[in-house]
Amino acid sequence: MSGFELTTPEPISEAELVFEGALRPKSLDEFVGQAKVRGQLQLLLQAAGIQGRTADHILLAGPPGLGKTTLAMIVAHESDKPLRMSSGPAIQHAGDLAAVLSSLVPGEVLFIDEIHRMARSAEEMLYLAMEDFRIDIMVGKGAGATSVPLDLAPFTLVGATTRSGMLPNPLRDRFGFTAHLEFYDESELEQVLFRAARMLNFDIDRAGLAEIAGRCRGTPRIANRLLRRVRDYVLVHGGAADLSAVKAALTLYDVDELGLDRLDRAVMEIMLTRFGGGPVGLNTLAVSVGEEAETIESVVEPFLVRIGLITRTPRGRVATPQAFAHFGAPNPQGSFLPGVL
Ligand SMILES: Nc1ncnc2c1ncn2[C@@H]1O[C@H](COP(=O)(O)OP(=O)(O)OP(=O)(O)O)[C@@H](O)[C@H]1O
Repeated sequence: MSGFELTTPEPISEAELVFEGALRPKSLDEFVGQAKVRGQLQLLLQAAGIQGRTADHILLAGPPGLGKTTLAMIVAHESDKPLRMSSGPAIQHAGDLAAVLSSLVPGEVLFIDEIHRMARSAEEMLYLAMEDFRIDIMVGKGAGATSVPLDLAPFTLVGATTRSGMLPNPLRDRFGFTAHLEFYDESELEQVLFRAARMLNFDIDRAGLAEIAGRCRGTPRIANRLLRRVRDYVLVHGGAADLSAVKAALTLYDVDELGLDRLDRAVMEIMLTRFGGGPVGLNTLAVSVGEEAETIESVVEPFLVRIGLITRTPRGRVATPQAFAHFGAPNPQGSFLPGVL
């Protein structure tokens, strides 16, 4: 397995999904970090509980692996209601959505992951469903077609997206609350890791946990994955699970001190060498590294911006002086930020 796969924020195997399931916090109290979002969700769920109604629809936005699915499960758990899971790519026709919506029980929480990838016709059906708990079903074809209204049980929609900018306004406006999930800071990631190590019965010291926390791209899913690789390393090589074991394991898997993976490094190297630090347009960058523009925009770029290696300007992406320093590349603009100053 390469460092790229290790630090990719998406789940990479069936086994990992099972492992993730076991580690998922079950309640808002157990959920580490995202203090603001937790407080906002708590209020929303409590108010709905007091009034005995279903909670407003919730949109969870942010890069992969930060806990959107976990939060959807928590919403259902805290409301004491069942959870139905679906995803945008699985809803390619309005009929797919109608089948799901018409079988919901009162109060059910419907989670639609990657909601920005749902078919347009289904999206339009969802507007009415979210607002009035009703859909119109078309019966027949051509001139004889009629629309038959169908009442739905009240439900709470939890939508998740890595690209909230791609959601049409009418859909975005129908969510009562949008939570923007942020990358986690190192002390929060240490708590995530501490909890996971305890659940795995893995006796690793604090310095080791802190090192993993600094190399996991601010992402709990990656933190848990790196922890498993360190556990493998100690299992095979023996000795204590400490800082030096963590460093050796992560060096073996090619995860650098900043947690950059192969794709991050490819993007940075192209920006620094071929484009002299930029500005470079998103599509040019994507073509240069042979990746989808969507992956660069929703996975690579947010992290590189967050750790201060690139900035976004109206003219394109620009490498910062820290980026030149980190990669040891000569900066053609001296200490100035091209395109910014
Ligand atoms: N705040 C948290 N506290 C503890 N563990 C967390 C937290 N957030 C996420 N995790 C863990 O990280 C893993 C990934 O979380 P989750 O699947 O919810 O992410 P996601 O944002 O839905 O990602 P994707 O959009 O790629 O599905 C899970 O194993 C979960 O247990």
